[in-house]
Amino acid sequence: MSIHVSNLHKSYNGHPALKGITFTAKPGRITGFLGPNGAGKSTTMKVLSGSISPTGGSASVYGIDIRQNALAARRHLGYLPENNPLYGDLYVHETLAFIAALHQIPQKKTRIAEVIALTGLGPEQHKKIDQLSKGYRQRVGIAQAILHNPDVLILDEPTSGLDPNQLQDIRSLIRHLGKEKTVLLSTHIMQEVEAVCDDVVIIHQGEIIADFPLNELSGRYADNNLEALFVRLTS
Ligand SMILES: Nc1ncnc2c1ncn2[C@@H]1O[C@H](COP(=O)(O)OP(=O)(O)OP(=O)(O)O)[C@@H](O)[C@H]1O
Repeated sequence: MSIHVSNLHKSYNGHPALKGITFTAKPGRITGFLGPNGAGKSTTMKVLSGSISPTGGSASVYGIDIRQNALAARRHLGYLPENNPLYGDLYVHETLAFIAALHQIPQKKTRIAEVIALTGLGPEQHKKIDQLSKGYRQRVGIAQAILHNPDVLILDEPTSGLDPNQLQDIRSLIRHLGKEKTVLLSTHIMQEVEAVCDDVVIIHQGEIIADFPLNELSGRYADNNLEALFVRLTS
């Protein structure tokens, strides 16, 4: 089931950050959510995750309205926030056990072991979060987001600051997850979008300015590639 956003508005102290955006992210597809700095990507993702309230409009996750039934919507949602906030003093295992308890995951040891294997955290699983490299912290962030096996995943810049090897690993993990789940992914890296995304939504100054399947780019636009289109539409 999808993410559906309809005429969504969000203002901060009277300043509009989202000006009535509408888009859908579909199951079994990875939707790249692109836009320049300050365009409204994180704001949209925070609203969808229930971290902040919208000023107007509606949104649903897995068919559940996030304003009417926030808790039920959250059960189907995994969220990796920008900057991936984690408790530095906790061990990787403790972090995941804590999240498993929050979600009341049955057979939590088995599920944690599964997710550690899936995210390649095995070699680092006995370290504290503060002792991890950025790439491994990102893996923990993704692990905590997928622990309850949600149908919908929202990943806010999941690969920012990773080295090329880590990039490859995390991208292939995201591709793997995207085969079954609805994934909304924000990034500034156009190569990443071309490598992992099926659909593209571009937001600029709080408005959606493009929304298309990536394989239709050349049919719809005269630009040679995604980067050229992005620059033309947002500068
Ligand atoms: N807590 C806040 N209080 C006031 N204004 C905010 C707050 N958070 C975001 N904004 C403003 O809302 C607008 C959208 O910001 P947002 O963080 O959603 O953009 P973004 O597309 O995620 O940017 P980036 O690519 O830089 O992460 C910006 O003008 C930003 O300054």
